[in-house]
Amino acid sequence: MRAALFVTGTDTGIGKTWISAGLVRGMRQLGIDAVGMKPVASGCEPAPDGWRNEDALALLAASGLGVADYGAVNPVALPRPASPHLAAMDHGVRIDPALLADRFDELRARHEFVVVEGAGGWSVPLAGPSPSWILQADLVRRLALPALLVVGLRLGCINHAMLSARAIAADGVRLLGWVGNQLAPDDDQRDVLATLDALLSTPALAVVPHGVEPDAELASAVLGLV
Ligand SMILES: Nc1ncnc2c1ncn2[C@@H]1O[C@H](COP(=O)(O)OP(=O)(O)OP(=O)(O)O)[C@@H](O)[C@H]1O
Ligand SMILES: C[C@H](N)[C@H](N)CCCCCC(=O)O
Ligand SMILES: [Mg+2]
Repeated sequence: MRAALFVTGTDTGIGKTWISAGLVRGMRQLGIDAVGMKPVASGCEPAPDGWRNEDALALLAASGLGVADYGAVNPVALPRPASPHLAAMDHGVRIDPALLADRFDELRARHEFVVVEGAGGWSVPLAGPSPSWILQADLVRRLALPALLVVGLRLGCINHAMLSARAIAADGVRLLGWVGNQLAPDDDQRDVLATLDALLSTPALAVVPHGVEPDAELASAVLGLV
């Protein structure tokens, strides 16, 4: 198999890395050579070999790759923890979707499955305003990826999930389904989950409890849809 998907979420800090890294590990447990990719990381620390982002490092570890492959997993690493277009401007660069697409193609050529983690939520800008805006959705379309929506189960997530699902559809991207991610321990969200199930037109692929890593079961469910 040679496939890929884009992991987006209802917001920043709601578990995209938790789910993406778990998916990569789950697929690898199933014998698939899966790797993670964080095309654009804003919020990096300096290291001897360049800027390093903790999401990218988590994906690198889940993928069984070493530091030599850091740049393949995270081609654009920006210091400021901000919207990518602002972090890039601060750093004196403009994010180039063509470069990201080349890096993605290289990774996909070398591995069976690429789990691509987005930055922030769905409608984040990558570049702009001048000479034009480039949104994350433009990159997802260019890479022809289906999306998986991580819903961070906290107050406000019903609205965020509905808006995200609508925006993904309006942007012409196929939404495979969504994953509920329990951000807080001992938080009974059954009625919220039932509401999401009723309102979202795509299937719930899993509900990941707090402290539990997604595993081969979620990986199988996702693989059945791509
Ligand atoms: N199911 C979970 N159980 C325990 N901790 C979790 C779970 N999901 C997420 N977390 C923790 O919540 C925090 C935010 O999660 P994560 O970094 O995956 O969010 P994100 O959506 O990837 O954020 P960003 O927008 O910065 O990429 C992290 O500290 C992570 O370890
Ligand atoms: C810094 C953070 N952890 C993410 N990498 C980027 C989040 C961008 C959010 C932009 C926004 O929607 O306002
Ligand atoms: Mg992340």
